[in-house]
Amino acid sequence: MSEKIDWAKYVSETEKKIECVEISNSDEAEKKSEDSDKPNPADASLLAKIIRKGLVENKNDIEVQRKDPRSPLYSIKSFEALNLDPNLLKGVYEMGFNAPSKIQETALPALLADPPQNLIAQSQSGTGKTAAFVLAMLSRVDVTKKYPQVLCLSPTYELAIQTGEVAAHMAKFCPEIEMKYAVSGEVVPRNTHLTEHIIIGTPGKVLDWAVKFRVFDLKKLCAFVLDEADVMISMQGHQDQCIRIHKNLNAATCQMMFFSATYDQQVMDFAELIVKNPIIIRLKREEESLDNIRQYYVRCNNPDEKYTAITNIYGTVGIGQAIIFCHTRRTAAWLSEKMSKDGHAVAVLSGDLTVEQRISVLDRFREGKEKVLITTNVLSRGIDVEQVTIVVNFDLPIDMNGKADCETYLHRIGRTGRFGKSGIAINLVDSEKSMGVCKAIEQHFDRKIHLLDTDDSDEIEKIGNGN
Ligand SMILES: Nc1ncnc2c1ncn2[C@@H]1O[C@H](COP(=O)(O)OP(=O)(O)OP(=O)(O)O)[C@@H](O)[C@H]1O
Repeated sequence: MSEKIDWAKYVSETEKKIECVEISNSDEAEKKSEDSDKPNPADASLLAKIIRKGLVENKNDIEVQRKDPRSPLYSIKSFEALNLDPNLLKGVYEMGFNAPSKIQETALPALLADPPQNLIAQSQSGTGKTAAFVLAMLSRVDVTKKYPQVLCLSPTYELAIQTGEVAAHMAKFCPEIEMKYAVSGEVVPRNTHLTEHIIIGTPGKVLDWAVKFRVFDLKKLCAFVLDEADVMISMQGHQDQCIRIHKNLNAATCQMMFFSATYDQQVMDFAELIVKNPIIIRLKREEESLDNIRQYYVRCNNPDEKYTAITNIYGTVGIGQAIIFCHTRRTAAWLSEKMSKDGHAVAVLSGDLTVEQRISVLDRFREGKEKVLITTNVLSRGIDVEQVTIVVNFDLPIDMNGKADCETYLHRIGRTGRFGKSGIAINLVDSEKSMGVCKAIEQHFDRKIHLLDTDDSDEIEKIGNGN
């Protein structure tokens, strides 16, 4: 659990700071990334958005953690109930949104209330947060005023563009609403003033435009959105910039909205610093479970024996498709080369690839062009590949201290046993240390991990047939 940060102290120190310190890509940082191929939260979020084919259904209830006792908080079951501008409602329907998602049912009435309500919303990826705040942003614009009234901050260029595309799509029948990206590559001539109504951008660029070049006035904003807050916090320097921007807003006239896909306390603490007197709502995370998953471990003495175990399994189990997780990019590359040489159709997805390359690898794997996807932790969250029936942990997931990383283990295999399908998880252990990690995972989830002898083809046959 990350240590608690004293955000108030952090803010006062930040406000004394002259410039943000950008993290340098030191050799040490480079070496660390090579060792564990840690997923970059911004890439993971962008990848999930781009390949997602629609809402992630979540049956859990909305939890209202805090609300202003004076203001009624109610939920809606249809977009008509929001009294939206008819052209905006038309845009919502044009996007195929027939009814509000779980988080939208409660967030939208609060976001569109009059007087405006400040809101902090936490809801897992894909549950409709972006669509909710974009609708609120578009609803807050007064097109008769020719200056920026709404600002949305995103952690990266790509995520800002993603949000802008949702806004442009939703405002299809509201051509009078004008938007501008404040991202790298966008230039505003000096001594001009922006006339667009909505600015979507990254913190550094927004600060330059508003504070350094004064091309728009933060004090005149009536709505401020901080999106992907969990990603924002993970990027050095972004908190400082967000705090500087927030300091220039007029809290009395500017509605604050804060969205996060994760539930860390650190994110919540940062939120409460930025958003005063908020309504706090959250959609409890859909619990992934190990039900329907049979777990095994295979004792090996070295990577070559692990490889033999995989080929024994692969040759025998009539599996749909398999994902094999390695701890480092190097191991993933080594394994894929060996399997390809032996004639297996394998794909590799690791931190070496750009987001576009990862998407094309995933698309090919979804289409069944490759039967085995070899990857690292870069793929451990948020990616659903339903036809996967077996996950192999070539290396068991461990954290920075070499201890069992149970959450990553769950994310890795928790997806195979979904939608009633049965899944198989096979863990290759090649040392007392990795055996200890396997035992720690077994104890953590209180689910037996059975010994498997991959030389015994009858036993493997049984696994393949779901016995
Ligand atoms: N009410 C709705 N009805 C149908 N589809 C919806 C609805 N709201 C959003 N979607 C679709 O569901 C997908 C996820 O929505 P959205 O991007 O708003 O979720 P999110 O919670 O912001 O995800 P992330 O946290 O990854 O940004 C998108 O494809 C979006 O078009």
